[in-house]
Amino acid sequence: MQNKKEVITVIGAGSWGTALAMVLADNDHAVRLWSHNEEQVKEINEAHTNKKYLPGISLSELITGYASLSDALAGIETVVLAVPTKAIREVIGKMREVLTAPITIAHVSKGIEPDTLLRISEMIKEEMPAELLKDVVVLSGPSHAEEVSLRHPTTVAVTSENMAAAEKIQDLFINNNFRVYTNSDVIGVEIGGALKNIIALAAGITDGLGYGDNAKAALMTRGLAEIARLGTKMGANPLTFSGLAGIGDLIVTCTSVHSRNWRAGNMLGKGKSLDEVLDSMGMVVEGVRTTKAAYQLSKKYDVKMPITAALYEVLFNGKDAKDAAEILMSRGKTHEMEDLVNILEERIDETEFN
Ligand SMILES: NC(=O)C1=CN([C@@H]2O[C@H](COP(=O)(O)OP(=O)(O)OC[C@H]3O[C@@H](n4cnc5c(N)ncnc54)[C@H](OP(=O)(O)O)[C@@H]3O)[C@@H](O)[C@H]2O)C=CC1
Ligand SMILES: O=C(CO)COP(=O)(O)O
Repeated sequence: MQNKKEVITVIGAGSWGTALAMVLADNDHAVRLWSHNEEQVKEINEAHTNKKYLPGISLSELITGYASLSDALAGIETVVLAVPTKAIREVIGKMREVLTAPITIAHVSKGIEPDTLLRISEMIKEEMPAELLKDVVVLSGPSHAEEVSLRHPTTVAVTSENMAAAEKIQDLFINNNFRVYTNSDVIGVEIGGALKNIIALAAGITDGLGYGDNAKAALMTRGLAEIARLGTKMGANPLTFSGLAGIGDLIVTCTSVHSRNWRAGNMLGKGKSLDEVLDSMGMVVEGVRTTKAAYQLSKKYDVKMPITAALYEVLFNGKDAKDAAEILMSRGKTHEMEDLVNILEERIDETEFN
C-alpha cells in the first residue's frame, strides 16, 4: 500500500507536527522533527517525549529532533509544514535561506491570512521561490492530534494542483489508523479547514452560554451554509463541503473537548475576555484571525456570512455574545438554500459566457 521508505522533515513540533511525525514513523519513515525551541529538541531526542504538546505519549526512535533548519532540510524531498498560519511566512523565509534543491511542501495548517486574504498554499507560493518548490499539497480533515497520537481511527483528505504529489503524500501517511483520501479541490479543502474554526469558536460560545444542542446544531448547519457560499463563490466545488474537510472537520471541531477553538469559545461564552482566553490557551487558536479574514472575504466577494459577522463583532468590537445571538435570530426571513443556488447559477452563467 505504501511507497518506499523516505526521510521526511516535519517543520513545527507542536501538537499536530508531532502527531503527524508519529504517523510517518509508524509507517517506518525516518522523521526529522524541527523545532525553534532547543529545549524541546533535547527532550524529543533524550526522553522521546513532547510533554507540553502531547503529554503521556512516547515518541518512536525513528523521530529525531532538529534545532538546525539547514541540517533538518539537507537532502530532503518532502517537508510537512505544521506551524500556525501567522508563522508561515517567517518559517518559509528561513527555509528558503538554507534550501539548495526543490522540495514538495505538504502543509497541514488551517487558516487564511487577514488583509491579503490568501490561503496558506498561496502564501507558500508567494514566499518560496519557484525553483525551490516542486509542489504544494494540503492535508486537512477531522483530526485532533491528541487522538491521532493514540492511534485512534482518523480520516483526512489531501489535495494539490498536482494530484500525483497529493497521491505521494497519501502513500506516505496512509495506514490502518490514519486513512487518507484524495480530493482535487484545493480551494474547497483549504477554505473548509480554515473556516470551520470560526464556527467552532461560535459553538463554544453558545455552549458556554448554556444554549444547548439545538443552538449548536443550528450553528453547525448554518455555519456550513455560509462556508459553502463563500467557498463556492471563490471557485471551490460545493461537494467538498459535504466531505472530510467540510462537514467532517466542522463536526469534530464543534463537538470535541480537544478543540482549542471550541474551548476558547466556551471560555468566552462563560464571560472571559478574549485576551484572558488567548493567554490561558498556550496553543494556537486559529479561528480568531480567520474570523477577521473571513469577514473581509465576505465583503470582498459580497457573500452573506451572518455568523462570521456576529462573531467578528463579539471578538473585535466588544459586542455581548447574547446580543449577537439575538441579532442572528431576529434577521429577516430567508430561504435555506437560495443564496448557494444563486452563486452556483452565477458560476454556470459565467462558464457559458467564457
Ligand atoms: N492540533 C491539532 O489537532 C491540529 C492542528 N491543525 C493545524 O495545524 C497548525 C499547527 O497547529 P498545532 O500544531 O496544533 O499548534 P500548536 O500551538 O500545538 O504548535 C505550534 C507549533 O509551531 C511553533 N511555532 C509557532 N510560531 C513559530 C515560528 N514563528 N517559528 C517556528 N515555529 C513556530 C510552536 O512553537 P512554540 O512551542 O515555541 O510556541 C509550536 O511548536 C494550525 O494551523 C492548526 O489549525 C490541523 C489539524 C489538527
Ligand atoms: O483542526 C483541528 C481538528 O481537525 C484542530 O482544531 P482546533 O485547532 O480547534 O484544536
